[in-house]
Amino acid sequence: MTLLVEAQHICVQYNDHIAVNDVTLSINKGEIVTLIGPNGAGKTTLVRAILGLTPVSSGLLTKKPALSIGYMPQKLQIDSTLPVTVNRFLALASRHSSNINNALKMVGIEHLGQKPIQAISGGELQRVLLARAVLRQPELLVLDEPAQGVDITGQTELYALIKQIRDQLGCGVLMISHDLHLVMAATDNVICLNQHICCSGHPETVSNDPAYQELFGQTGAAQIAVYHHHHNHEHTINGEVVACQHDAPSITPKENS
Ligand SMILES: Nc1ncnc2c1ncn2[C@@H]1O[C@H](COP(=O)(O)OP(=O)(O)OP(=O)(O)O)[C@@H](O)[C@H]1O
Repeated sequence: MTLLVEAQHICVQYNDHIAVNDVTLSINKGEIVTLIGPNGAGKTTLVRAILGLTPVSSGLLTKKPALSIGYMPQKLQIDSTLPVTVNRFLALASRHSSNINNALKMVGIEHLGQKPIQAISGGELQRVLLARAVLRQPELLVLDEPAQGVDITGQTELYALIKQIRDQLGCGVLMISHDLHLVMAATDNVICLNQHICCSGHPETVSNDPAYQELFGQTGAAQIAVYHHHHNHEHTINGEVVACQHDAPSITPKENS
């Protein structure tokens, strides 16, 4: 097993706000790790820290030497006054047309190469962004809410596609998602983040856990962006953990949760 990324007790702070607190995780080659958590939980911050875009305040973050990373951001601003085809858009990231053709084929949209990017659907745009992330056949694929704005059928297909790309490239995948029920089938390890890691585990263990089913499975909470779940602790406004009497741990509690 090749270790791609290892974070040990990392914290990320914006001025006096601790966005990511004492997070320890690892991502191996061929493994899909999914970060879930409520809005503002620090998921994007953690991903940006792993990408080296946001500095880590403390802790140790190590990456495989010369690790190649493909990144699919949560949002992309495209200037509507500058019409650009899908091929041209991808050419901004790679000059090699064979890479572009392979990437378009890999994500199943080779027919869209000549289409103006402003004229494609939301689901197609997500695939274009995914194609851009896989252009250079990265060792690690980082996807920030890849199924955002995609309808439910499209989401299932997109997660299946991500799994297929992992199999094809043999890369590791770190993904942020709110689509818990859909992501379950397409992930090896789920990490529930709320500044710190509240719970984590293999999706099968997690999804068979009655507490998990009660929290996420039956309510359709997975389909909405903001969800609630119970912890054996609460957070202060600064993210500090305070004890709480009434809640049982939800998934696999960490020692410090
Ligand atoms: N550049 C920044 N400067 C100051 N605070 C920031 C910055 N970026 C994020 N934050 C704050 O850090 C916290 C975590 O934000 P982050 O975007 O990482 O959360 P998230 O889990 O990705 O949220 P969402 O699900 O809404 O995308 C939030 O309180 C946010 O306001």
